This record gives sequence, structure tokens and C-alpha cells, in this order.
Amino acid sequence: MLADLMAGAAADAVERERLKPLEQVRAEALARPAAIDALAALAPSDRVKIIAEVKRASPSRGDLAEIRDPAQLAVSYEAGGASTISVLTEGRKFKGSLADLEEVRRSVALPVLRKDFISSPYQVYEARAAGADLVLLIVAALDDAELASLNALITELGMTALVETHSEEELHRALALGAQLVGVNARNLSTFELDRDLFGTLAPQIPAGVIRVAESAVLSPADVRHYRDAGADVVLIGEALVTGDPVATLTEYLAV
Ligand SMILES: O=P(O)(O)OC[C@@H](O)[C@@H](O)c1c[nH]c2ccccc12
Repeated sequence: MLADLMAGAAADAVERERLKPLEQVRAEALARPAAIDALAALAPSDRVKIIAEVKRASPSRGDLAEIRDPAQLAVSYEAGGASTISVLTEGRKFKGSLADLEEVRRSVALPVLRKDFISSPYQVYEARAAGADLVLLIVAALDDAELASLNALITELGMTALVETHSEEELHRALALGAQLVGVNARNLSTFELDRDLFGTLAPQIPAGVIRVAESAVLSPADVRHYRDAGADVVLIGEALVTGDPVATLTEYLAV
């Protein structure tokens, strides 16, 4: 459940903060040269773009792939034509880490997204210190004040928030925040139920100028086409890429 994932990620961050205090992580974040312009990399074009995810496991799907070398996978994603790399850094259920993100950052020139259950400034500073250009904010897990302050910090550090929604009400909260990059996740993180048509229902309410990202449940070129035809500028894909040949799969998906 989402509340447990948030609580687990927050507890893990408290543990890390014991070893490395906020001031230190903040200094590391501020010392890092400017983040890559993710909004430019993901801007709408005549072709759908792909955010390719480094994902070992998930609570709904269990183990997906071992991924001994996340950097090598990211290099394949870049070679296959991905526009951004997403790295799941949550350790308990997704088997990821910030070290994965650091390795990926060192090996590709693309923007990198920290995909985690973010609720504190500490986690945002960590993201930048590790070299992230984007940070996921899950509307369902945060109140408006938390969303606004985390989003402000992300922007201040030169990064971009990917603001994730699962309903009309959440979408309106994301837009009220001024989000420039909005995701609609087909998977409800509380029930794990999938709804591939949710994106198409919400997309017409996303104004021009806001980049529309369809997240989850792409397992074939037809699914990419489905999202593109429903108005997706970008599709975020994990499982299909880590369980198949990443370059061949990306090539096929980008040709729809
Ligand atoms: O593996 P899939 O079905 O292609 O999904 C990728 C991505 O959308 C999914 O990992 C995801 C979307 N939002 C999240 C929030 C937290 C953790 C994971 C996610």
C-alpha cells in the first residue's frame, strides 16, 4: 500500500540522515553543477518519447530482473533512443538504491529521474547530490503544502518534478501546483489495480504547454500506440524493458 511505501522510504531516509546529516547532503547538492534541462529533453515532438526505467522488482509484480549493472542497462536505453532514464531508488520493495542512480548518472548524458517515495527535503537534496535531474512527486501521498514545498525545492535545485496523478482530483491538484510535467499512472499505488484507459480520460484536461506522461502497463507496441493516440507526449516504461532486449524493444516501441 502507498502509505506503507511512503513510511518505509521515510524511515530509510532517517537512517541515512543519521550517517550523513542534512547540512552535508545539502552542501553536496549545492556543489553539483546544474541539472540537465529535462523539460527540453521531454518536450512534445512529432514522435512519442520514452522514459526508460531501471526496475528490479515491484510489490505488484515481484522480481522482474536481476540488473547487476544498472549503468550498462542505462547505456542500452540511451543507445535505443530513450529520452530520459528513470531509476527506482526505493530499496524495500523495488530493490533499488541511490548508488544505482549515481552509477547511471556517470554513464549516460540523458536526464535521470529519481523514482522513489519522496516526502522530505532530505530526499530531494539526496537526489541532486546523486546527480538526478528529475524527482517524482506522488500527489496521492502528499498534501498541498508538502507538494508545494517539495516542488519549490526541486525547482530551486535546478531539477524538474514529475508530478504523478491517478484521478481527476489529483490532476487538478498537480495543475494548481504549476506542474510542467504531469504523469498519469495506470497503476493505482494503493490497490495496484491497472487501468490503461485512465490516461485517455484525464489527458484532455491537461492544458497545452504541460508535458503529458503516460506511466505503466506498456507491454507491446500497441500499448505505446494506445497512449500516443490518447495524447501522450511521453511514455514511462519499466517491466517490458527490463524483461526483454532493451535496445530491440525501444527501437520497436519508438517506431509506432
Ligand atoms: O513496469 P511498468 O508497468 O512499465 O511501469 C513503470 C512505471 O510507470 C512504474 O514503475 C511506476 C509508476 N509510478 C511509480 C511510483 C512508484 C514506483 C513505481 C512507479
